[in-house]
Amino acid sequence: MIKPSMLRSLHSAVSRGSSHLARRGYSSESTPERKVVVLGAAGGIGQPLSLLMKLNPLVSSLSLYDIAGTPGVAADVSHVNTRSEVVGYQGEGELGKALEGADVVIIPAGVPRKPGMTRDDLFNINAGIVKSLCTAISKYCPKALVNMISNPVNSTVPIAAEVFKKAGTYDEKRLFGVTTLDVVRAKTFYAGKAKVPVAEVNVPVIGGHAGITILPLFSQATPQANLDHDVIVALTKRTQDGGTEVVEAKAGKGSATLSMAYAGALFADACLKGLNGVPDVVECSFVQSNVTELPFFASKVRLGKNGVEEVLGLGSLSDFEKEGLEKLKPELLSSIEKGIKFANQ
Ligand SMILES: NC(=O)c1ccc[n+]([C@@H]2O[C@H](COP(=O)([O-])OP(=O)(O)OC[C@H]3O[C@@H](n4cnc5c(N)ncnc54)[C@H](O)[C@@H]3O)[C@@H](O)[C@H]2O)c1
Ligand SMILES: O=C(O)C[C@H](O)C(=O)O
Repeated sequence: MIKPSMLRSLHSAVSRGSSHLARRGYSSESTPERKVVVLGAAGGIGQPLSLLMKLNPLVSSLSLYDIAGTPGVAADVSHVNTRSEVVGYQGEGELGKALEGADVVIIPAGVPRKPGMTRDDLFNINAGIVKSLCTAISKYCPKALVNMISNPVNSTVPIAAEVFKKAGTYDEKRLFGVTTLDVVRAKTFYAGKAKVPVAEVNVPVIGGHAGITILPLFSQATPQANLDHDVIVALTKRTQDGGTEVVEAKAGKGSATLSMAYAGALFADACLKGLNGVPDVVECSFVQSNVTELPFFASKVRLGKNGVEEVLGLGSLSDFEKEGLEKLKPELLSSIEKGIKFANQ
């Protein structure tokens, strides 16, 4: 049963968002108009993500698109008494209208894993979905920031880049693979072992978003804690296998949806803050990069009015992390190349 105290906390979370804006020199009335589109809005991630974006006072227009089910999701979410206007769009015929004028497009469209599958096993279905959605983005909102959630992210981001290049609309500053869930997990797991308040924890996660390509840098974690090497090894493995932990626990009913919706909402909020000129917005993301020899790589990124303002370096790594970095490169490169090849077929 929902208690009045729960509703009061949710309402105060939304109000805290508004007072945070006020501290930054905005009022929700003077905050710029921002249209956010969710592609795959009726799915396991799409629905809670749509709700979280409806709670974000930086959003003025929320466009919810899916191949089916969006009228119901949009009607439901639209009753929440926050700033944004919500419109649902269903089926390919409405995709253009859904995308027009978008500032940020979030893509959680596609199939999730079942136990025993790798993220790469999703390639055959999701690559085509991402390719067609990105073709529409290049036509209807080529300037939007694209937040790619659909797996395998290590390949879907390169696919998106190739589609945009072919359409002549590619801007590397505007394309992001969402790896925030890896950071969210690393923070949670580290706080538990280090016995520090989770809200104060920061842990960069670099590389990509699959298995060993996910490399949390616990040597840079703050607040610092003197954890034994075997604890760091176990924390690293748990972060790398976090998605599988959820897939197995859901036992055939999909992969992370709620924690992913939270992570996706955090990352989209960071993009919106960057667009609005809020200084020093830094998040990890899988972007076009020259911090290593790989063409795409996740690392800390400073967000600004045009998307990526600066791809930050990796900082100093422990020997264990240096080893992890070298090990991940061949797998990450092969996933990137697979995406590029698919897009150019
Ligand atoms: N990046 C990450 O950290 C992360 C985390 C969790 C899940 N994921 C990935 O996100 C994706 C979605 O997961 P989910 O659990 O929400 O799956 P889901 O099956 O519950 O939802 C996917 C939604 O996409 C929709 N869809 C399919 N084709 C579409 C198209 N052409 N256009 C628009 N919508 C379309 C479906 O109708 C469905 O509503 C999966 O690929 C999953 O692996 C990524
Ligand atoms: O693990 C998955 O398949 C989904 C997602 O990439 C995750 O990290 O939870």
